[in-house]
Amino acid sequence: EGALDPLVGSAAQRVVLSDQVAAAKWGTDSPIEDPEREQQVLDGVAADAAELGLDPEEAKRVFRDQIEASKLVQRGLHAYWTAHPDQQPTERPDLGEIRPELDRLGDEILLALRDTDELRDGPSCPGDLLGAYAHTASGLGVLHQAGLGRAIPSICS
Ligand SMILES: C=C(O[C@@H]1C=C(C(=O)O)C=C[C@H]1O)C(=O)O
Repeated sequence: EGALDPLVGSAAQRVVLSDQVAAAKWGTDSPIEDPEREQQVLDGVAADAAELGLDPEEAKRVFRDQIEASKLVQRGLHAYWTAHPDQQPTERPDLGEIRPELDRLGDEILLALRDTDELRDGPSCPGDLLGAYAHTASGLGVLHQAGLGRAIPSICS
């Protein structure tokens, strides 16, 4: 296992959990993009990053990408369900129960950022990142592969 595999693995779990977010919002008035919630996520990240000794701006950059990745997956699924009504979800998960899971994965991502702080600054980072992406994405479907690709560009600093 490469040094960036845990970080990329947690990012992949967050991408996959976006399916539940998409299902929670499907057929409701809740928009895919919720700027107020995004700001709460980023404020929390900045505070936790500072406590962990990470650069809060760098951590926020990484999480802006996690958020864009989640919206990419949600938009992809909503478009797919519009085009294929027989594939629409039949149950609606509760967003209030999914967001704490997103927060838990966010904590994992922050700890993994802390654990890889020096490596992410070094010359091996892009190669390690590509390796971690390849290992992790091989188990995912194409939409989640695209989401994970959107989640990782800020990881090397
Ligand atoms: C995941 C959600 O959808 C979007 C993505 C967010 C995220 O990735 O944290 C936050 C708010 C929304 O713009 C959500 O509403 O919780």
